[in-house]
Amino acid sequence: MTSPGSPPEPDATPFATAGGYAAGRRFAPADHTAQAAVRDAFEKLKTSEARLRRIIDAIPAQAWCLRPDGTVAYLNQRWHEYTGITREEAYRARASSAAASEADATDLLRRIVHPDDAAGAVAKWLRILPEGLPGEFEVRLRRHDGEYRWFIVRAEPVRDEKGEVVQWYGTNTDIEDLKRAESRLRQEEHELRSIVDAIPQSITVLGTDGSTLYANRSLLDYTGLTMDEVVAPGSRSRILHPDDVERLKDERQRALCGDAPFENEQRLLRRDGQYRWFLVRYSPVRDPGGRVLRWYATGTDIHDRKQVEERVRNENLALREELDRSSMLEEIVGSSEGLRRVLSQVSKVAGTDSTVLVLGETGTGKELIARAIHKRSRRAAEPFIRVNCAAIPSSLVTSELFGHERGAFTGAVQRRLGRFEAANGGTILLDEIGDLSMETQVALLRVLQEREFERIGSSRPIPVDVRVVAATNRNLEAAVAAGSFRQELFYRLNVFPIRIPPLRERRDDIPLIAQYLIERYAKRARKRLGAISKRTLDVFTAYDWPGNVRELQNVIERAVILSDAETFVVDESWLRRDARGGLLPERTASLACTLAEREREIIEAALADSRGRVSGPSGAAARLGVPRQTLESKIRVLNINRHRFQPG
Ligand SMILES: Nc1ncnc2c1ncn2[C@@H]1O[C@H](COP(=O)(O)OP(=O)(O)OP(=O)(O)O)[C@@H](O)[C@H]1O
Repeated sequence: MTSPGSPPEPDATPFATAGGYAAGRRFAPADHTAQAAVRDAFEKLKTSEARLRRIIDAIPAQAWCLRPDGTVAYLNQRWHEYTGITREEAYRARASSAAASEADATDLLRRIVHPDDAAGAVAKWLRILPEGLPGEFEVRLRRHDGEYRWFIVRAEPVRDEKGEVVQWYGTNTDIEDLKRAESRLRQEEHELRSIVDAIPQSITVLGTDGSTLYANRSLLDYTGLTMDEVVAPGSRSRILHPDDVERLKDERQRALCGDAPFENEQRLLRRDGQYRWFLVRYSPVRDPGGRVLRWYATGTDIHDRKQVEERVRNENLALREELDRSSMLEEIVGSSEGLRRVLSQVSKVAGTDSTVLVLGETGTGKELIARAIHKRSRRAAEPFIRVNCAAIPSSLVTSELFGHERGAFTGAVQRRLGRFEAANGGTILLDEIGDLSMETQVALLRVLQEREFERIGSSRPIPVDVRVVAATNRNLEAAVAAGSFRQELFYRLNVFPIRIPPLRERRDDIPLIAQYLIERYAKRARKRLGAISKRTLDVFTAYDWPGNVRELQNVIERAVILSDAETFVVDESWLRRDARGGLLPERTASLACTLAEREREIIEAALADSRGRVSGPSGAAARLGVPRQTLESKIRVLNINRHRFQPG
């Protein structure tokens, strides 16, 4: 304890060496010899203490020593030099403390600590002191000239053999330069981040294991995720399209194990639930030794470009389909009474906007008649769109007819126009209408009644101005009676029925059509074929042609290929008579079989090349140059298992 009035002194032996501690205790030596020995030891100790103090004063950090109760025992020279507080002042301050007769470190802290740090530093110190454990904290301390600098204050207790704290040692280390460097770095990092955040592309930083370490504002805004959510494990599968997760998994992992830049296309989930296509480029960041430390991935939105590509692809397919058909369908040949009646009906109905139902056996020319109606109507310059209702899988008929919105169902990554919308202003031919599912019949009925429809995934009605021509080889009345065709729809379609008689009911047309077809195929095969022999004509006219004009067309095509003379010849055994006098289509059937076999071979080869894929730019349909629906229907008819061509 120090008496008020007399300025206190630092402890004579402030350092808790074993000797110092011993010297601080009260001795009652029994005799003078013992007292002299103690005095001697004490003198030595003082000398050693003085040396130690000189060393402590010389070390390039502020050092201090406190008693267990936190009162100041010693402050080194550096401390005094820095604070500008003299030894006398420091100890006078201690003595004049209002709260206690001896000032403690808390008072001194309050005197020299920056006002903004004072409360925190004092609180921290008052926590360290009673715990008796080493501790540290950062504060700004005032220099003698009034400038504040950052210090790290470290305190370490010294204990006696009983474990009691007998002294505190501490140092104040100047970390101002470090702090400045740190703040400069932080500032630079902040600026860099602001730049990266301002880039409109999404940017992520990945570890070499592919985990996300950082994402820029653009990506956070797009996904609606927080930084914590983005860097959490599994965040990738939250935003990546399910179909792309598997597709990209192995490829990405393999590339990340290497060290070359790479890129891929992927769909990422936007905060509003829509997926958009991104081109993501990955670039490695290396250490000076060339080792990959991180990957930078920049994503560019390519969704609109992808959509245009897809549209162009669809349009190409539709155009090719259209081209195939129009080159196939040139003229309506024939002069029979039956055909003349049909053509007269066509010219009467064409100019109206009435719905037409074309009936007739397969291959009689129903599509040809539907096109003739369109060509002679006021809609001739507008599109003619044919939908083969039998070739579209029933699950897709509605989407095919009315289109769908983006995200209407899994895989619907973009909006698709339906056939009705594509035909707007023109004519739509609903071929094989008798094969429509009941569900689609209901939807179709609505369009016919209300002249408007909705895309799948939207409730917005779209008005449509389309002339409907339907065609079927089925007996729709019988289908209505059997309950497989809706009566109301039948009435809606049957406004103006045109029935095309089968070829056997208009045999007069056979020589004309045969001649026309021979010329056409001969020209295509670059052959000069003369007139048909009388015998062949007789056989043709006598035959019943169950496949009608299409069958006649197939027979002629084959015969033209096989003919090498100037005269067109047909192997009569292809067309044989049945018991009732008609010709048996046995060889024709075998021709059909051969053609089917050949078709199967070609389709299977294309499927093998495309690894079982039918659609898409590298799919079998594109390879064969036919619409996807046509190929799918062929695959079904020929009963080809396309899954056996898929890898694995
Ligand atoms: N009168 C005709 N003159 C010339 N070619 C014809 C005639 N009738 C039909 N064809 C040809 O026969 C083939 C079959 O015709 P189309 O496809 O129009 O028949 P379809 O009745 O619609 O057949 P399906 O019921 O199988 O769909 C076509 O190549 C067509 O050009």
